[in-house]
Amino acid sequence: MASRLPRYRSSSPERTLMAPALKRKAQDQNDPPVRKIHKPLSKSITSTAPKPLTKPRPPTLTAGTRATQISDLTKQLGEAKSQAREHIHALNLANDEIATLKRTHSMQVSELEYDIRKGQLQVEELDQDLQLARTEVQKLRENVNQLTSTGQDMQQQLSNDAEVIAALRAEVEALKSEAIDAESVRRQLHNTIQELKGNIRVFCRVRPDPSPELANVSYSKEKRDIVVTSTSESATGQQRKDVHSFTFDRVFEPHATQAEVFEEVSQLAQSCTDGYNVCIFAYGQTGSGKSFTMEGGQTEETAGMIPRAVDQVFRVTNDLKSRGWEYTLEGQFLEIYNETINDLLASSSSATSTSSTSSSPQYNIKHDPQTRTTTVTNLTSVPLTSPAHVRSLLLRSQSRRSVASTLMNEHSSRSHSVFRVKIEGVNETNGERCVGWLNLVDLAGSERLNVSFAGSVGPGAERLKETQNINKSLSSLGDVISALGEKGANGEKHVPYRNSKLTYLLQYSLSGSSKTLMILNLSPLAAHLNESLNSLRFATKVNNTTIGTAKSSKQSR
Ligand SMILES: Nc1ncnc2c1ncn2[C@@H]1O[C@H](COP(=O)(O)OP(=O)(O)OP(=O)(O)O)[C@@H](O)[C@H]1O
Repeated sequence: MASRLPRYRSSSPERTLMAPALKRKAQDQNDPPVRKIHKPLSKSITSTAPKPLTKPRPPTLTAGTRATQISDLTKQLGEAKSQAREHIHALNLANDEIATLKRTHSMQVSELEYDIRKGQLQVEELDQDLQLARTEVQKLRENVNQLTSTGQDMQQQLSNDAEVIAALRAEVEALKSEAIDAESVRRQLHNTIQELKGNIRVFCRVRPDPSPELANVSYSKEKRDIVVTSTSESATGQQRKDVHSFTFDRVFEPHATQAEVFEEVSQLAQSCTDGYNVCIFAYGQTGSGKSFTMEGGQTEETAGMIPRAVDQVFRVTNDLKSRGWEYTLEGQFLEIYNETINDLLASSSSATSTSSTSSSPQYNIKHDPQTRTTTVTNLTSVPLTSPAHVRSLLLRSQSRRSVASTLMNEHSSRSHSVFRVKIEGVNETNGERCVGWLNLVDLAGSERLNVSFAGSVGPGAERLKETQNINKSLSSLGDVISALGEKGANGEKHVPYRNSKLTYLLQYSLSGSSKTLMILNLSPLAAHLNESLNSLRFATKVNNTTIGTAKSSKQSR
């Protein structure tokens, strides 16, 4: 019995030190310490209860027996006392245990109350959150309702807009068709104006020069006349003033800009997109500004007629897309040096005439009278994609040009350069087609033999040959233009196109179906006066020529 009690003693401290969590765990396992303790305690108390004292025997016993009995009883009493003490001790221990358990229990109750309060607070918070969420949901519902109503309004608006768009589309289609008709009328009117202006026109442009030794040149207010005054000696030795007056379609004074010149040229560039062949020449003595006029400088301001005309062709063909036209542009660039053709767009490995071998490509001019088109065999033809592309081609070809020095201009070009653009258009809307050629020609210098020729042997002989060829082709050009002008209505007069490569190449761009512009470039220097007068006379001869009515290559399907 006594061996059971220490078990309680040893377990009690463990229980009082146990963490609340562990205590709860113990409760969860349905093993409350109180019950555990009560059971063994009651058992222990019951099992250790004092046995009832035996009833004293009657006093008939002997003294010895009595003494023995007394001794036994004393012994029993001692044992009973000892048992009672043990019971009292056990009861004390049990009381202590109960007090400890009561404290533990009270702590557990407090903890549980705390947890309950905490739980209640959480429930309150959750209630508030729920309330807020309900309000939010309510607002969202209202928003959804508003959006649904806006969406319905928008749908209505869209269907209204779709009707307006359909009406506008129909209007655009009608306007497009009107524009196509208007474009045909514009083309007719444009070409009537060009015909009225004359299919051969001559502009005169005088180069600026800061030198004080300038020739005596004056200009009319109407910008059409140029008057050159020279002095000469009469047969009697007297100084005489000769006044030479020339009239052209337009005269540009030295301060005229590239843009001002192009303003007048642009009308012709426009004609190419309408299916006409156009030829623009720069004519003049070496150093008079031909290359500047045709090619110009690298800036927007100084860009010459070639890049400006090409820009315009791209602009016009692009604008015409809205009227049903689709154009393709192709470019060729060649030079005629000493009556031989060089391909300026050929790959660098291809040889030019100056270093020609038997394997060099042969450039022969072929005409097709049926379609009135001219082709040059083996000549490179490049599809032109943009104005920038054309400028890069011009730069590339410039380095290939035959350049040699002469007395008059150290880096003078000694060849005619011809930049040709084929402009082919198709209008799928009305079935019209057209092909026009734009020929932009920078002629070689027109100076006379005795001025630029340095000697008759070595390099001088080479220069002499160049100058002879240049002058031959330039006079052939004059002859062709004169013959065209003299040609009667029935066209019997022979036109000597074959006399030079240049005129043969440009045969279909100079005759009846073409428009020609010659820009005469003049040097204002007194030293160049005689050359200037020669150029002015040549240009006047060209200006007085009238070529028959131009015909567009336009065809209908
Ligand atoms: N209108 C102008 N404004 C400014 N500079 C010009 C003008 N015309 C010509 N020049 C300048 O005069 C010089 C000679 O001009 P350019 O080379 O164009 O002459 P060219 O007639 O083509 O000569 P060549 O027959 O030798 O080719 C160049 O330096 C050029 O820049």
